[in-house]
Amino acid sequence: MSFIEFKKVSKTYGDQPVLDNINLSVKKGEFVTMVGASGCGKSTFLKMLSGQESASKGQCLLDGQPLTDEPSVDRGIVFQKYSVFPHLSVLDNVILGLEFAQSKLLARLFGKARAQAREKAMNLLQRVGLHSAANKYPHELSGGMQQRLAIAQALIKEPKILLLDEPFGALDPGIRADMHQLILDLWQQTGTTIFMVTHDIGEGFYLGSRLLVFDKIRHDPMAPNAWGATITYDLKLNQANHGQLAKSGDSAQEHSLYNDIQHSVHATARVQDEAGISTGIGA
Ligand SMILES: Nc1ncnc2c1ncn2[C@@H]1O[C@H](COP(=O)(O)OP(=O)(O)OP(=O)(O)O)[C@@H](O)[C@H]1O
Repeated sequence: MSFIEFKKVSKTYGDQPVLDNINLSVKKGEFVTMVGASGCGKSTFLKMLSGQESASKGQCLLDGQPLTDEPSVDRGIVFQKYSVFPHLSVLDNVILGLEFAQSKLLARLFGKARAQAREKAMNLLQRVGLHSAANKYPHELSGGMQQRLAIAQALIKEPKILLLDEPFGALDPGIRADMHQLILDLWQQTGTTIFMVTHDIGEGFYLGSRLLVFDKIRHDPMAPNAWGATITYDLKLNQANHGQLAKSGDSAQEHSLYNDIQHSVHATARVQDEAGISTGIGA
């Protein structure tokens, strides 16, 4: 049985179709990266996975059961902009992840449970390279450090699925490279299933074990929102070369696919730009 399955899923907001006929089956432990022009529904797809949005048609299943719209420790989420609490120290931000998970009413742990949570949080901070900043506050951290903190906060709940919505989009290139290594290490150590949206196709090729492209296959220049997007490429990626890949992918075939995807995504972005819909896609 698939771990996650989308069967003929469509999503509309009011009368605007956003996603159309999504069929997908994902196994435990895959690292799924997702690219596509702005507005093609990547975040909406993540929101369906997180339970924040439900499908308008079709079925979204986790372990064979419909995905619930209740907040769940099964799923940890990290956004592009830092989703940490400014008034809590680094350590308390991570502990809070556990407090929400374990003590739903009070969101507070006491005594032995808190001591255990503290130890677990310190271990995780060590793994993301933030242990020496445990007593600092978010405003004292760089952007990369804040994203490390957001990842630690999501991972402390040991989620079955980690959802990353452009987590490195706001970071400088050098820091991004560090974060790539970190997320690959954590993925390999934890075996968590990861879904990550990125605007950078090269990043999608580099990090993913599988790459999905969301794109509109039909356009009406007079009614740019008339059609939803679907998955136009679903690629299993060669993982042997993590750490060596450049934007072009690791083989002639991936290089050619990279170019095709870039071409089609940019074409969609152009149509939308011409229709006055803002887009943004990295090369
Ligand atoms: N809650 C909502 N209500 C109405 N429309 C929405 C809502 N959320 C998203 N949309 C619309 O759905 C479409 C897809 O949005 P979504 O954010 O999923 O796209 P995206 O591919 O993630 O874009 P980006 O790359 O710019 O983040 C957009 O046209 C957006 O305006």
